Amino acid sequence: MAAAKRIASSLIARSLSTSSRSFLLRRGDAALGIQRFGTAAAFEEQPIKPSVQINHTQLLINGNFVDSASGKTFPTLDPRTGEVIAHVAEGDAEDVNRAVAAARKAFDEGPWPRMTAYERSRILLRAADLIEKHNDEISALESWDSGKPYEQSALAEIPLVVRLMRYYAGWADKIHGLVVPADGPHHVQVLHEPIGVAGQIIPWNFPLVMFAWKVGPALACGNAIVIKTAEQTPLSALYVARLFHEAGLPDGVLNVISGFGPTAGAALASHMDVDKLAFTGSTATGKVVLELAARSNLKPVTLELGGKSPMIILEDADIDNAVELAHFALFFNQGQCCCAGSRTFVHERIYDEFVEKSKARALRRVVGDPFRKGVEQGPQIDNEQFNKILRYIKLGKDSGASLVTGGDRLGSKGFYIQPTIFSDVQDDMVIAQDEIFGPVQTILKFNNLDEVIRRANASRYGLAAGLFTNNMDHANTLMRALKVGTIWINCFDVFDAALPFGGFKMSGQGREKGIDSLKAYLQVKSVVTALKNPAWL
Ligand SMILES: NC(=O)c1ccc[n+]([C@@H]2O[C@H](COP(=O)([O-])OP(=O)(O)OC[C@H]3O[C@@H](n4cnc5c(N)ncnc54)[C@H](O)[C@@H]3O)[C@@H](O)[C@H]2O)c1
Repeated sequence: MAAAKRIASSLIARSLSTSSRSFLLRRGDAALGIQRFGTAAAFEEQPIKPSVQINHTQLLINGNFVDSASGKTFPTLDPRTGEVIAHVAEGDAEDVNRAVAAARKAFDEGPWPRMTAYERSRILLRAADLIEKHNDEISALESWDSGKPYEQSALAEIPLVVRLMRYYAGWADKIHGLVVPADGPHHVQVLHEPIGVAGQIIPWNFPLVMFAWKVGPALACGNAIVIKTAEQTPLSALYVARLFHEAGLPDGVLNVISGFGPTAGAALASHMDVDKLAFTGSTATGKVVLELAARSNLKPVTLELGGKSPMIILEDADIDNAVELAHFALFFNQGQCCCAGSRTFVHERIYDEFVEKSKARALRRVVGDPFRKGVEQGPQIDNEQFNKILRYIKLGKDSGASLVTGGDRLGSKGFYIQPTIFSDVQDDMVIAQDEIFGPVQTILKFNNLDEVIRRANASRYGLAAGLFTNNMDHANTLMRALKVGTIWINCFDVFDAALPFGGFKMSGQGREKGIDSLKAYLQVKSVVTALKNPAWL
């Protein structure tokens, strides 16, 4: 367990630590009951039954679990098999109306924005404690619904959620405005007030982490919320939202709608009584919700969208460590990361060795049932993503890139895909431009710093980048030249609660986490009071 803990925290919260991550490679596979992709002769597994009960499948409106107004439900599926886990209430426009009305009332008349900031902080702290206490059940729901390894949920993602809630609990009583000096006889105050009812729409790749990034800062500022979860992963947010109520959150402050984008999501984005919209998802949908917000009441919108992030390996790199880091940067979470290092740029001097070693690492990748100990990669989220990834793999083959390893599905059941690598990838190939959102690494060759800066920036996206080098001068040049919202140097996927995260260009607008996220949930009000006498008598 200690070793598993080490690997999971290094996976997401720390910089590269090859020694901790490679513990999987030192243990006997048979003892762990695991299959490596490169050695799995037949990939057929009886799915392990998760040890959790599904208690919440209804919508959460005004503190109560309720059926959808239409009475409709939709199935949420197990990515390991494609079979139904549970039928979940399907919210649509009418349910969004009910939820927004509850949030409106909670904000306009309820105790939440009026209680002291310290009291709000204590409720968030209690919620964090409860999430921590129920880590096992929440992680089981998260992995069952999304297909991500249970160890990743339990040892990395749910702890990140807890940490983030505590971070924002710490902010609740430190949010304040300013008194500024005025030219005339005026007392000038700048007040920071909660923005009101926040509409939030989240994706399926990190269901609860995305929930936390949105709910934490909004609650710390005293807002009320209607959040729409992704249709692929509705379960964990319902469980956790109940814990917030157990922690003392007043009814109506946090409403959770399960349902589909064009119905429930669009209703939320275009609702006249929603004061702010926060969206995470694809760039294409980001454009849609921005338009809906503009056409309705011009609510301010923050957008966290897609990416095609460069992972740049300079020639001075220790190749073994670079291979491990680049592997992690792409394959983590089945390759379903907005910030995945999905364009691996490698200096030509070390290129061939890097490709060979990357292939060996991909062949050692442990793919299998996410509930099996030691598994690094589970199935993709659903049939649609599975087919989309296989289409991109075919496009890669057809476009003349060299298929180094993988290139097909794994097994005959569920949505497992072989860890796949293409080398000799050119910038104009579709696989080097589009977000594949799957376990497909594309390796490109470069010759010098100016060239790699130009090519790395030649993307419609600008979410993140990784660098691997010991040369400080080169690192300094690159960190300033790359047009991205986050740069990880000799590490990747470090998601500290205090770090603002967001994109340049078509990767989004605004930032989440850190202080920046608070700004998106506050209104700024200037108050000028005439003084009988000049200021500062
Ligand atoms: N930048 C980030 O922080 C970040 C984080 C995670 C994921 N992402 C991005 O999310 C994408 C993957 O997620 P996805 O496939 O769920 O994206 P998606 O855009 O299909 O869906 C995201 C959410 O939007 C909803 N939605 C869909 N159509 C809608 C509409 N017409 N109106 C309102 N809501 C609608 C969906 O139901 C879902 O809840 C990737 O592009 C990934 O890069 C970005």
